Amino acid sequence: MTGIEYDDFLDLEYEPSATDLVCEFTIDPAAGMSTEAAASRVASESSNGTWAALHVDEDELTHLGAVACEIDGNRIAVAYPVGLFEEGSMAQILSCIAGNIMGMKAVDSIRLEDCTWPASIVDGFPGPQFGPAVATEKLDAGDRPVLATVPKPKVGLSTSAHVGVGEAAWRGGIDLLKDDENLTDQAFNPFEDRLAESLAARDRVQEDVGERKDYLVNVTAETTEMLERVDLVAEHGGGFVMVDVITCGWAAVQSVRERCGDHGLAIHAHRAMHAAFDRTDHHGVSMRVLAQIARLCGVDHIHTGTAGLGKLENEDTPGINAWLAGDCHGLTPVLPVASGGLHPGVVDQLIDALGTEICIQAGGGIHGHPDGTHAGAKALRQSVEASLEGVPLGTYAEDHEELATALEKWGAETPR
Ligand SMILES: O=C(O)[C@H](O)COP(=O)(O)O
Ligand SMILES: [Mg+2]
Repeated sequence: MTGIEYDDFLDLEYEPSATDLVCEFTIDPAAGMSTEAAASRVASESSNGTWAALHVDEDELTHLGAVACEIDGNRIAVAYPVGLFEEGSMAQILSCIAGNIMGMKAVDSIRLEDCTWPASIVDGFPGPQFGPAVATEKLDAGDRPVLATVPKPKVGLSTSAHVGVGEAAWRGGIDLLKDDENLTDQAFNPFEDRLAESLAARDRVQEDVGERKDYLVNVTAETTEMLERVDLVAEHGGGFVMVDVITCGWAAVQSVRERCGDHGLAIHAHRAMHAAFDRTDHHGVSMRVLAQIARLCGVDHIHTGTAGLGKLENEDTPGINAWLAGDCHGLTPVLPVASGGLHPGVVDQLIDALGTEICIQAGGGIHGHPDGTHAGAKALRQSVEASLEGVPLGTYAEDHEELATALEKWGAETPR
């Protein structure tokens, strides 16, 4: 017989092996509990331990205990042996590293901050098909940021009105029409009608303007239904789907990725509900980790915030984007999407903060232009051109009237 107790899960001398998954947490131990005691409970509950000491037949046991191997103030590192995990199942990984421990009494709060993913786990996941290469493989954006827009109001527009907004935006210089996160298949704008009419409009615009355009249609639904919608996108000749990855769940995202792989469709990941996990700095799961998970599961784009220049709270956008662009055992990078309260007057600051390998998405910042969507789209494209040429927006606006009107309306203000 062998014993399993909390002490078995703490070893500050332990050096993680190359195959371990190492997770960093910020923890706030419960009153009267040392950080060491809380850390060992985190490692125990998230791997193979429980609250009681156990006695198990050694011959019947594979040793899969995690090790709390580093403590630095309230920041701890836990190393998980790869055998703990089922290959290619993000749901199972999260049931370990972000499961019961999120609610255990041994900690008043706990936040999963960062993961170092070993090849032994990454190899079980497909990663993205295209990532930033959508700019040239599916669109004609070249080296500039990819530009997207979401019609507003976010729901309620009829199919023809929604398509009309998209057409005006494409003609004004936007690459991608995007559905909003809560537009799926409602009576006022049914999925299949919207899909067919939008892609027909896309084809007309492409023909007229000589630039490839596409449509991020929101396929989010129950998984079987979602896969049928993915098939419909392929049948109608679309190049992308959009998925609300947090609300529909990672197992569903994995299914969508597989089906999109069959069709060569890129996946635009909207992160609605992420803030339920990442908004506070002491509890939950960081956006950094959510973005890592999204890359492993294989999305091509994901919203990562606006470096403080938009309407939503967000954590370290440049740091997350750098991770999405960096090496991860050969996975294709992900194109980060800056979205939420952006308008032409902040594009120069946005590109300064995040570089050009991004997608810039503006809804209100295009359709709220005093001269309408077409002018708003032109203004956004002009602000990108000015920023890439290193010309101050005000100077560029002297002979670009749409940009001038946008600057008059919004200046360089960040909305709230
Ligand atoms: O889905 C999104 O990204 C938001 O709806 C962005 O809209 P906004 O540009 O109007 O803030
Ligand atoms: Mg939205």
